[in-house]
Amino acid sequence: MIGKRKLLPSLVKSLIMDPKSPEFILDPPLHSLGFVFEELSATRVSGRLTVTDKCCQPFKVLHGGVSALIAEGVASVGAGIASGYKRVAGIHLSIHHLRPAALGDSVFAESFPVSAGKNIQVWEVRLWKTKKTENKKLVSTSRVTLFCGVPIPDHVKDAPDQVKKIVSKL
Ligand SMILES: CC(C)(COP(=O)(O)OP(=O)(O)OC[C@H]1O[C@@H](n2cnc3c(N)ncnc32)[C@H](O)[C@@H]1OP(=O)(O)O)[C@@H](O)C(=O)NCCC(=O)NCCSC(=O)c1cc(O)c2ccccc2c1O
Repeated sequence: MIGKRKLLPSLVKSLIMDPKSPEFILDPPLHSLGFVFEELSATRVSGRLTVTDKCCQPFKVLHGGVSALIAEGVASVGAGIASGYKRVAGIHLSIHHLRPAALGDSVFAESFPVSAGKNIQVWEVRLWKTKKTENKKLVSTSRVTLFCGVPIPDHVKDAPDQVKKIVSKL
């Protein structure tokens, strides 16, 4: 259907992704929304996003699914690092949406492991809205459970090395 619609210039622009950016390599859906990673380690992963139209639900607040996407993404990257660059797979995610983040707000995501076992990790992810004039306010809190050690098929066997390269540079 999209082929029959007239694409607006801003939408076309928003569909262009940079395949060389760390975000594209680590998490293309997050990259497409403008998310930028700040810290990447086995004990902490963080990043930022400006709430734009493409992140919003009809009432112009951050879509709950986008908050969950951020949680899944940052927890997965962190668990991958903490597992020694094994392939991880999220198996459960729970989220509480405590406050709306409005169009134009800046949101900051921070995450840390609650438990980092050999097979199962649990990560806490907090999303804050950060206004220069106000103290930061909690938008959502998530728990993500991940299984570490999923077999890696041949066609993506270089994925862990790509992640390692980005982590060593950041
Ligand atoms: C759900 C809550 C409003 C409940 O708040 P509660 O009464 O429990 O607590 P407080 O009164 O203390 O308020 C907490 C906090 O929220 C602020 N707030 C409350 N109401 C509003 C409001 N109308 N507008 C703006 N802000 C409000 C209040 O000021 C407090 O903040 P402080 O900074 O002052 O402390 C509240 O928990 C809440 O708003 N939670 C966030 C809900 C949310 O954003 N959910 C995710 C988006 S929803 C979604 O994804 C979605 C997707 C779709 O595709 C849709 C499609 C079609 C329709 C709807 C869709 C949709 O909603």
